[in-house]
Amino acid sequence: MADPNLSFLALAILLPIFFLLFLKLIVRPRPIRIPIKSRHVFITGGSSGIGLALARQAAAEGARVTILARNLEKLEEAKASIRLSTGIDVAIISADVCDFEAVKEAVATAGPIDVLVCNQGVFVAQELENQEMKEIKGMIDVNLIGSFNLVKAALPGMKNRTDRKPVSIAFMSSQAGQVGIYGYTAYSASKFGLRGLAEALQQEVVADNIHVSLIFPPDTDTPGLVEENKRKPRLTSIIAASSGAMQADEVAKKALDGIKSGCFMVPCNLEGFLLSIATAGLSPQRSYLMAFVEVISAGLLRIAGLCFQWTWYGSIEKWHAQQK
Ligand SMILES: NC(=O)C1=CN([C@@H]2O[C@H](COP(=O)(O)OP(=O)(O)OC[C@H]3O[C@@H](n4cnc5c(N)ncnc54)[C@H](OP(=O)(O)O)[C@@H]3O)[C@@H](O)[C@H]2O)C=CC1
Ligand SMILES: CCCCCCCCCCCCCCCC(=O)[C@@H](N)CO
Repeated sequence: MADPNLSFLALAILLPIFFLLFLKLIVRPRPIRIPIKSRHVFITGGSSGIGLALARQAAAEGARVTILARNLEKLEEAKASIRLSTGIDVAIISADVCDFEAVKEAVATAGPIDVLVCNQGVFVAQELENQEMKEIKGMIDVNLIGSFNLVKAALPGMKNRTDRKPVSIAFMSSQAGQVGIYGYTAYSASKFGLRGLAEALQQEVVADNIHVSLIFPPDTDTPGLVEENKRKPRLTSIIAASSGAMQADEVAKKALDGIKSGCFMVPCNLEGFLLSIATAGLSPQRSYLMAFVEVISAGLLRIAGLCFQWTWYGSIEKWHAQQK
């Protein structure tokens, strides 16, 4: 008779291996690499913050870069600063993503796109009760509808490209697009919307060798954040501080690496990594190793999530008690 200890050991080793093999067999879509060297990377909101950092890094890696934003002066400044640090010229286009005709024209001018990064975004943190409908609609319009406009305008050209190489459509979400945060009703709704768009779109374009990425940064040091901080509810800052703050360059690096490796969900820091596993849901997963981690840690991370909610609701209670 076999030693029961040995059989147990064999089982403990074999089971995970079989499970990994099973996952390797079934994860879809299949893993992919998306080269950016000598390819056209089109970045909206590329005149400031994360978009500008992305444009600089993509240019430094040998991509042909176009940046789009509304303000022409800021675009010129961005172009000059990229030239100064890399010696490379990027193309600039002034357009409002909310204007579909203008977006179509911009895409036509820019030429066939290999990597579309919908990074433009506006954010004003405020309790829903105190926020004007104009501001709410503004966030949904720029962050969500603007991204629809971009995809609708760029997709025909991306599908009809002559080389069949893999191409990418990426959306700049936020950790506030993975979990609702006090003060971000409109902003979170706009960013959660991007997730629905991205998940459905990936199924629609996979046959065209088009790959979708969703990027989830925490608070990032950008001109936009400086502006946001001027009138942010105290509780928004307290809860958002659960995830560390990052530099635009660090976020851009994570984003670009995520896009190049075709990741669907792209976290940017450790908290973001945990958050992505905790909110994996039915999102596509190309990596069998990540799928393994997701399955194994699901229960534990739910407990961690509940603990975060416990501290957040604790802060909210405390804050209300102090207001009295
Ligand atoms: N900074 C942060 O803490 C975080 C940011 N994010 C997301 O990252 C993205 C970039 O943020 P960040 O770098 O901080 O933003 P910034 O405010 O620094 O820059 C925003 C960029 O978007 C452009 N933009 C804004 N509205 C429009 C529009 N209607 N049409 C075209 N372009 C537009 C701006 O140019 P112009 O005004 O000239 O049009 C600018 O280039 C956003 O989607 C944001 O939600 C996610 C998590 C954290
Ligand atoms: C189970 C494990 C959980 C891990 C920790 C979760 C921490 C969540 C913190 C969310 C922070 C949201 C910041 C949004 C930043 C942003 O988008 C604004 N600056 C506007 O641009």
